[in-house]
Amino acid sequence: MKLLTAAQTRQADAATIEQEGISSADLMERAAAAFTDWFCQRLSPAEAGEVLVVCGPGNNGGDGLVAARLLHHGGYRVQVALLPADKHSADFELNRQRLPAAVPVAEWAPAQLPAVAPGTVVVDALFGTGLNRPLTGAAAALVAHLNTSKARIVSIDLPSGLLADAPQPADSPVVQARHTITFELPKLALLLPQNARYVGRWQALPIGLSPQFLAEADTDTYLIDVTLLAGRLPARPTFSHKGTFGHALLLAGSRGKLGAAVLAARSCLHGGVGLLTVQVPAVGYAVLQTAVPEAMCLADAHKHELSELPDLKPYNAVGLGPGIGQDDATRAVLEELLCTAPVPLVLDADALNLLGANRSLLDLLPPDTLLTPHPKEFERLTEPARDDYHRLELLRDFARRHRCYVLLKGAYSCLATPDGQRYFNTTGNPGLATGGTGDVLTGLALALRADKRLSPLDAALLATYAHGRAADLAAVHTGQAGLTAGALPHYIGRALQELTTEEF
Ligand SMILES: NC(=O)C1=CN([C@@H]2O[C@H](COP(=O)(O)OP(=O)(O)OC[C@H]3O[C@@H](n4cnc5c(N)ncnc54)[C@H](O)[C@@H]3O)[C@@H](O)[C@H]2O)[C@@H](O)CC1
Ligand SMILES: Nc1ncnc2c1ncn2[C@@H]1O[C@H](COP(=O)(O)OP(=O)(O)O)[C@@H](O)[C@H]1O
Ligand SMILES: [K+]
Repeated sequence: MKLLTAAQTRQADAATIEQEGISSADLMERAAAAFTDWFCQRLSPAEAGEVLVVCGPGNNGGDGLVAARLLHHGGYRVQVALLPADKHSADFELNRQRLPAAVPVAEWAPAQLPAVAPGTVVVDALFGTGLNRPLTGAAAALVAHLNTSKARIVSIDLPSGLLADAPQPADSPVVQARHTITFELPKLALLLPQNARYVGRWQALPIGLSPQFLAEADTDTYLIDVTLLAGRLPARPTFSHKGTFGHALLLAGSRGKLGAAVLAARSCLHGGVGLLTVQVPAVGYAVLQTAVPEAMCLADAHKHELSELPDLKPYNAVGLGPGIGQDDATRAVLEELLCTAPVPLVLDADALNLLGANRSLLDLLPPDTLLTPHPKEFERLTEPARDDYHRLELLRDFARRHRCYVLLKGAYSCLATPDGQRYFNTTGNPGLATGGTGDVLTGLALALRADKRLSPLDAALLATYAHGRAADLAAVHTGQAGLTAGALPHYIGRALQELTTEEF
């Protein structure tokens, strides 16, 4: 699925209106009805109590007026507060007239803002994608007033004050919503950690925007979802053998961190690799042979750290990083790997920290290498980011400059590609915020990178999505708090199976 800018969202609205031969008010009715349906499913009139719909002067305010009418007809106790304004959009005016007389309406001037009773449900329809600068004046005062109340706030389309796809001054006023209900596709702002305190939980409701426009829209930013992944993971052929799916080499572990090697190895196997060889420091040999009997094991000459690279000829992909530490001997292994690697690479954890501490090695990165940093590791590779938008710029620049794939991990992990595209992941949950889950991702990415049938992009997209999906499947049984990295590999097979395409 594509992610659209605010400007493209407006074009999508216009294209839908034109192609369907409907009016803009009809589309507004559709959007507000989708919002109202969501609302009614969550809260009955008795549970909602007083519903205060706060409307701005544009079409976001128009959505609010339609929602107020529909909620009133649904038996909710509704009142409407209007932001004082000189000008209103045509669809705002139309829906102001359509509002039943029984719904109380008042202008809320900044000088005398009425108190909002605790527990009131506020529908925030002040501003949406039309916002083009930070809020000031009466709008800013109203937002601050709502935020200091103990109301439960639900925002339509965007928390008012938040720009859809650009940063804004840190202190500019933005509504702090519990829920944000947006239309058709999420906006970039909803995916960024710095906006979480405004957005709350978000959901995108379909409103039937023009499929033709969405298919043709020019974008470099995508969501990794089942639609995007359709057809990318071929089924395992009936007459396949272990050679069909590649032989992976995992270089992992150091004294005290052999668990990382075990987790990544198990995950690689559950990811469907044909053969797996794991090289660990000598101290880990018995551990690996016992914990992961399916893998072949090489004992490094060094007891506690990795210090040597085996012959790489047998392997279709090499993974380096989980639990390796940053010893000089291990840095030398990384350097030799970068200089000689005839095979695809997956680099994670301390392999990334070693790269960050030895920046000249970055010039040796073979094209199409996959790097999987979390934000701190990414900062060590680049520079401290001013904000999440700047970090995304750094990410895109880094992937372009080094011709590699970089997966910036977190909620909504973002994969940047050598040609400047960005893919945000939609799976996963906070249960993943626990030690070792990144090692599981490395193992899975290694398995898919070793599969010669997959392109570097497809391997990275599938690994990212399936890792999060495995966590979602696991959390059904374990709950989020009970999710451990060790449990995750058991769900990878099912996550991949869901994505597998049988050819017809
Ligand atoms: N037919 C359509 O175009 C549809 C639009 N929809 C709704 O319409 C919204 C977009 O509507 P609009 O484009 O009217 O924009 P908004 O309602 O988001 O903003 C309205 C007005 O605010 C003004 N404005 C911008 N920044 C401001 C600031 N900092 N302080 C004060 N005023 C400011 C703008 O000049 C604009 O006229 C979407 O977010 C969505 O909620 C939905 O109803 C779906 C259909
Ligand atoms: N709140 C969250 N929601 C979704 N995914 C998350 C969340 N927190 C962490 N993750 C995922 O969990 C993994 C953590 O990786 P990492 O930080 O390397 O952990 P570790 O080093 O302990 O293995 C990443 O894939 C990341 O995207
Ligand atoms: K809003």
